[in-house]
Amino acid sequence: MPAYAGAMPDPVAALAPYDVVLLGSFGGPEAPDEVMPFLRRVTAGRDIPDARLEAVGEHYFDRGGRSPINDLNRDLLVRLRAELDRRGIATPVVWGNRNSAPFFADAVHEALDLGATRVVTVLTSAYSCYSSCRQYREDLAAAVEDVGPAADGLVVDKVRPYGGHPGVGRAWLRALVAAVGALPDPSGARILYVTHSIPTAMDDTSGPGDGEGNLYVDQHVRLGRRLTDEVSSELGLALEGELVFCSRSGPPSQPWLEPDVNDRIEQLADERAASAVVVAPIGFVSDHMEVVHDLDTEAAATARRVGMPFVRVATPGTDELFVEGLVDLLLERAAEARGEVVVPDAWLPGDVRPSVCAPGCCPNLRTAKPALCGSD
Ligand SMILES: CC1=C(CCC(=O)O)c2cc3nc(cc4[nH]c(cc5[nH]c(cc1n2)c(C)c5CCC(=O)O)c(CCC(=O)O)c4C)C(CCC(=O)O)=C3C
Ligand SMILES: [Fe+2]
Repeated sequence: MPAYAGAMPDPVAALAPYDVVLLGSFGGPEAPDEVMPFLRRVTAGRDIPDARLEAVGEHYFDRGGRSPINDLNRDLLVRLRAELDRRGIATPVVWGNRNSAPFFADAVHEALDLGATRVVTVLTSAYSCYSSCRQYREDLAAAVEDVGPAADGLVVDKVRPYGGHPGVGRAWLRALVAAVGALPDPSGARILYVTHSIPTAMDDTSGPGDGEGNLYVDQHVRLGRRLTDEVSSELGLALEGELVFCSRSGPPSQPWLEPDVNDRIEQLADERAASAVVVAPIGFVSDHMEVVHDLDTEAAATARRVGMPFVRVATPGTDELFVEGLVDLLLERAAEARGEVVVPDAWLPGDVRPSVCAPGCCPNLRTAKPALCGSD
């Protein structure tokens, strides 16, 4: 039990000094005419080939131009509210995205209307790297800037990267046990932990910047190892797991993290090295486009083509273990902000990242920009 859990005197004080919670996410289009503006926003100033953008546009158009991500976040908001209420916490929750309405600036307006002076942000992005952390912090800074004088003095903080938190870990474990346990021949299955590929240069610089680097890959590898051990012992098997990547988007000349999930499935089939693949997209917290298209559609088709049995592990989504974990993280962050001694709840020892990002961590390799929630 975390040390702060007993100290919840009244409905507003539990998360004090925070007066509003901000759920921050990536965003996605909700209608065909929003697809291209969304893609242009996401890739502004980046080296993404036109062919890749057209292909990704097709993934959205194939689904009526609507990404699942915003609806998933609407569900998460309802569950988060319910879990806060269950614990007697009345602090309001607002929602904002980096790349689609409601934008971060909309959320800042809403928070100010609610009387916010100090906001605590929890992201749907659980790991450390420029794309998963600093870019959100930069966009928060830009949003507060956009709102202008009304936001003067508003403080915006953030919950630490939480991929190693027991709430997330246990949600994955439960789903993994169910997926592996349902296989006809689980002993020969290979677990493929999947996350979003990023440029190797972005992984090399992920972390606090004092020579650590590769924190993005390391966080996933360590979560995967722990999950493989846990699921093996729970099912009495000696399973093997490894980290693979999806959704590469840069030009072929630019190195991105490999192997790609499809290539690895083909290779395992060629080598007859596995009786099935269990695909666990630990890089994501819900079934958005990367999961439903790149894994459930593409990787599943690759597996069918090479005759490899394929099962995809459920994402945390609105699993109560995950939602409870998010509320625990908010309480932990509030206790830290009050200056209390906090023993962070961690599944992976050594994986507790600071909630106030260090100067220069996970840097923007193009243009340095102002960012909130850090000491730089
Ligand atoms: C690390 C990471 C996460 C996980 C952390 C987090 O969740 O934030 C993530 C999530 C997501 N990425 C998403 C969508 C896209 N990402 C793109 C492009 C890129 N992603 C990158 C990285 C990541 N992305 C990178 C390095 C690029 C290259 C361009 C750039 O350097 O910025 C592009 C452009 C086209 C393409 O190239 O694919 C799209 C459309 C959606 C929404 C899905 C939906 O609609 O349901 C979500 C949740
Ligand atoms: Fe992405």
